[in-house]
Amino acid sequence: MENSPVINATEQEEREYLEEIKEQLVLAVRRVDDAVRQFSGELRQQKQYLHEHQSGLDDADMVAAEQSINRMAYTGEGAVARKRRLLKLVQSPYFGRIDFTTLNGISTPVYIGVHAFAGEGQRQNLIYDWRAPISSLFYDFELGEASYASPNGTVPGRIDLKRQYRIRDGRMEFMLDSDVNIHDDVLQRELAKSSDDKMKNIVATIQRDQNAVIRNEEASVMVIQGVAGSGKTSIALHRIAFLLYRFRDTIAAKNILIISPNKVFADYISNVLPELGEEHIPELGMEELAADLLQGQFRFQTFFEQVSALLERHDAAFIERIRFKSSAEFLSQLNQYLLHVENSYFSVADLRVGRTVVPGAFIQQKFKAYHRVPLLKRFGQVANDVRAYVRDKVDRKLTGGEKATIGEGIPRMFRYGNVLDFYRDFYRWVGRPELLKLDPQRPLEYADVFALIYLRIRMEGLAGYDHVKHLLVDEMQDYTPVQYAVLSRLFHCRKTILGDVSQTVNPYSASSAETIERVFPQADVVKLYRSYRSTLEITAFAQRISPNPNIMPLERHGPEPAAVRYASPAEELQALPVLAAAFRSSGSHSLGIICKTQRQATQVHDALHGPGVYLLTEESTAFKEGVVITTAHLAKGLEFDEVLVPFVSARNYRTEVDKSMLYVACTRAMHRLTLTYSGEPTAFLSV
Ligand SMILES: Nc1ncnc2c1ncn2[C@@H]1O[C@H](COP(=O)(O)OP(=O)(O)OP(=O)(O)O)[C@@H](O)[C@H]1O
Repeated sequence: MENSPVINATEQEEREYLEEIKEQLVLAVRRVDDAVRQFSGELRQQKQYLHEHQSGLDDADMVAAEQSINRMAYTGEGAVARKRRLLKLVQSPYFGRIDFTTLNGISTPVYIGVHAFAGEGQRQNLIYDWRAPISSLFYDFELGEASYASPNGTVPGRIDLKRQYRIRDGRMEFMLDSDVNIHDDVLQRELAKSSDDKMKNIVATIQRDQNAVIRNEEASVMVIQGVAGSGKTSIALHRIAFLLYRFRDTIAAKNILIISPNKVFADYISNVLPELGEEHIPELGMEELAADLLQGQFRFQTFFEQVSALLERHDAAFIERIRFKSSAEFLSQLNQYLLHVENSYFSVADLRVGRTVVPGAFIQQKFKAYHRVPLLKRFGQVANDVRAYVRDKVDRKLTGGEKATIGEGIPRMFRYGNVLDFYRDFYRWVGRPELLKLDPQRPLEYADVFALIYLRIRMEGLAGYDHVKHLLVDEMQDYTPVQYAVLSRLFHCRKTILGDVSQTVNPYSASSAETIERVFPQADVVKLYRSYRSTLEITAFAQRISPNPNIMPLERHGPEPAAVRYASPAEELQALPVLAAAFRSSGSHSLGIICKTQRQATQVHDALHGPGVYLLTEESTAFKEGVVITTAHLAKGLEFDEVLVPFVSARNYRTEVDKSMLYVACTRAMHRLTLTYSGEPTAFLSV
């Protein structure tokens, strides 16, 4: 292969090139503006015409005119979206470049940005979308031999130059040629920055193993089990952006659904896809899904309430109920029970309708014939057949009374008529009636909610969510096998499921990748051990609470985490404003004060409240910068420049649930971590 002269070799040339590109982008914005102006003018004229000639137009004319207006509005919307993308590019047109020479010697510099851009009348892209096939070279290879998968097959070649840029507000802050070490320098700079009130995109520094997950097109179920701060959520969102690009003809933003743990988290991640030029993605909490599926027939405890109850008091029977209902065995017992119901609960007898006797054998045969129909839905169909049978015998239409005899007689042959009765019966059948606590005065326990929904789906059937073409489940460790079985029956689409079993807020109901694999045996499981969020010191500290020998923290240093002792709880509370003031003068953006319980969070809030101090509760809907007081449960998935964990005394952090909370709290810190206590420190901190 011959070496062709390098285009824009020097920094000076790159700066001039950047100006050229910006000019072309500005020109493109102007063209869109002209087009939009023209559209809106035409749209106005059309509407006016329609208004003035309404009476003289026939139906066909009206439909045609409306269609034409819709088409124009649609094109107009497209233009507005294009303008938005162009304006983003003017600020930061690209972040990377590779010069790739194919085997036949054709060499092109490939500039990579968040969107593609082709100048007026040019066939070649001036900027390639980071999701384009050729852009994968940037993430997957260093200098030297390389290849990428194009729609026409693998394209081999050589990378002669790989360059990274940081361009903000249209200005180049730096450019770097990388020869050996992939992105490390730029990655370090990115990670050392202050946190934001919203999660940001990581397109410029996606790592190779992350890229493989993002671009995986084959997996029907992808399970990502990654340590705290390994970029699971970021990757999952970039994966969605990739799939929206790759399958743009068949999947739109409205066809994706994110199951998220709470509204604050949903708000926190809400910017990533719009930043990548995609629309906002629908999001739903598990409880909202449950309410929808139970059609408002039951009041039920939320997951947050279940965890709060576990934190407030140790109730062995409550724990036992949760543990049982969170096991894979529970799901298989429910399945066995359903078989048992099918085989043993239909006591068929001859049915007398007036003078006609319908033989039990006939009814039984029909009941079996509809084995594909959910149990409780079969009666209607069997009753229809029985009516036809009787009609044939008597050779006339049936009276209302006869119809009613059949309609009521068939279901009566079945042991129970509603799902709750079966659910109660299940516990008797497994010989553990004490594991169901149904009290009409109290909401249904959270551990029962999805089990009941599962039975309902199996016995009554439910319409699936067929418009959803990709389901994303975050914090997978918090959902049980029964919940996954429900998701699997509701959503027939591809799925990305991610989480970290070490970050469960309820160790009695945690699911690991292996548990989830039992429900989705076809799943591709990826494990990520590199951790990006926290400094080495913070990661090492958190490892003392919950060790994972496989974790690989990124080499980034900061102050050693401190556990500060106070003489009394009152003194500890008084110290918090001082610690908060130190944060304010540090230049950091966010301080998370992460407590074990909501009650403690409220107590801290009372001691600290003032401007820039926010209390997050289960009802909160937005994440804010500043001093945020919350619980570990609600802080899951979030991150802060600095984290303060108060009350880490031996009395406050004792149980397995407490330990999980402490681990989650500490792993939220990016740059600095401080803990405070009075009395004895918790044993979870001892080395
Ligand atoms: N390739 C990357 N380049 C830059 N930053 C990254 C990269 N990967 C992850 N990060 C950063 O690491 C932090 C953690 O990412 P993220 O929240 O997605 O991880 P997570 O695995 O979901 O964490 P957790 O389970 O602890 O909530 C974020 O600040 C994210 O921007």
